[in-house]
Amino acid sequence: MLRKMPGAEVQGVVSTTPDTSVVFSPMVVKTPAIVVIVVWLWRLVAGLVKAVWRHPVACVLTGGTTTLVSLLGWQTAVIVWGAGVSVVSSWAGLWPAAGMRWVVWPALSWWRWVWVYRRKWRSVVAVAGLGRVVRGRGYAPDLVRVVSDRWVDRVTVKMLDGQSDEEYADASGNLAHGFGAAGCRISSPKPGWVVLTFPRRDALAKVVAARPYPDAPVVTTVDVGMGENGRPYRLQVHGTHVLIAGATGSGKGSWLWSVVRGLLPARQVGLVRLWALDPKRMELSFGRPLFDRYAATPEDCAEMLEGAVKVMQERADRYAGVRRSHVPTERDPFILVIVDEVAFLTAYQQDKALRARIMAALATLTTQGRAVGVGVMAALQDPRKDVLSIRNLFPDRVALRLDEPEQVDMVLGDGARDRGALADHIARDPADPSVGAGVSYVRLENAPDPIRVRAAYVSDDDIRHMVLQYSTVSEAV
Ligand SMILES: Nc1ncnc2c1ncn2[C@@H]1O[C@H](COP(=O)(O)OP(=O)(O)OP(=O)(O)O)[C@@H](O)[C@H]1O
Repeated sequence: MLRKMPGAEVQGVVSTTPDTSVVFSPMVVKTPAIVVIVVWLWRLVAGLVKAVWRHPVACVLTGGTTTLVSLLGWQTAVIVWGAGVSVVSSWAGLWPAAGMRWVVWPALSWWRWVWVYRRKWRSVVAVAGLGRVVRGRGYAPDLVRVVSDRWVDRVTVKMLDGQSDEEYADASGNLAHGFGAAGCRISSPKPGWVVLTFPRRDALAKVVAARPYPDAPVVTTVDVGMGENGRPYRLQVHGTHVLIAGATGSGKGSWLWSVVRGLLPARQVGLVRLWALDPKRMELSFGRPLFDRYAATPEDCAEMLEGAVKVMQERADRYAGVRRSHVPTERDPFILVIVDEVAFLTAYQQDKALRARIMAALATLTTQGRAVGVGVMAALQDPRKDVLSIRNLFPDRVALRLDEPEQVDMVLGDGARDRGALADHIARDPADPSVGAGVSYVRLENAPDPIRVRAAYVSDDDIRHMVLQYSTVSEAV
């Protein structure tokens, strides 16, 4: 059999039959020097074109400086550079936001590309098992782009043909350690590509204060805290259902209250109704006047949920054949049913008949409610299936600190932990409850890659202020 193999060592390769009576040695075909030269020249030109395409600014600066030095001498080059740096720094000083955007972050991205990622790329991906050797030749995924901001590096990678993003998810720990980052999250924006997100500094290390009330009534999305990029994070509440899971003290309350806070102006003008189910009586009762309906006993909770189902069915009857989605109006406001510790009403409920009524109403609301403007936002500590069998009916899910790694995928869906949603690693400090509280991974229906967010802390004083400012009870639905 004729087999092509590169390398001079092939000459020494022999293989034998088990009794060594027959010895095979490969045939070596010598490649003419001209072919080798042409191939290397081609690679050089292709590499140069690629470098100019990917790093135009760096190439222009390097090329310009080299030309200046060779034509006018290094002294002139130093003067031109000095003048250029002063002009750019004065401009960046006058317009800092533009300076950061157009100078500082691109320069940092380039530096991180050169110093951290390009320098170590081949060795790290090889050790992480993401490189391949095919017919004696090594292949590595293509490091295409690095974009850095104050908090994270986003590394865009063209995968090798035939690779899947799951392989990168499995190797996320190796990549994080390899590039000296605290973690690595994987997302795949399009087939054949992955984006590796390496946090450099934690934007979410500090407590996020309660968000300001919206200037105008908003119903669809609510500013609930801060994203990993240091920007406000808006959670969609209308047209979906949200499940919030976290161990005790993880800060579930901060999600519930941040949503309530963001919806208060809309509630005041009659576009939103807040219905609260508070079986623990420890959380939502504190802001009782902010809710249009409030229930604490299991019987009242069952009745309220069935009431929400009735509203939902009445709207469905009216909308049938007329419209396909809900637009909040004073007549048909968006109803958000907020359930704190839903397991009290489901798994831990002793009365079987009551439990069945509650489960049936919750299942009906979560399967049919969103199109007619009835949403459910439920919080719970224990995400196991026997505790909340309908957890998959919540399109959007939030995992705060969880006790066990398996719980992450139970809340966020399969593969979420491999993709970097390390909710079981969120910091905690028994001496300081604010450490790690509110820090969460969010997985949305329309964006399956988990994102890291910290919910704003709505303190007791904030809730008192909300009650003072917004407790005018409007006509309940
Ligand atoms: N977003 C946050 N930022 C900082 N600290 C927070 C945040 N949320 C909560 N905390 C702190 O953590 C404590 C516990 O929060 P919270 O009661 O909301 O947790 P929980 O998940 O609802 O717990 P449980 O299930 O036991 O009720 C709060 O008293 C507060 O000190």
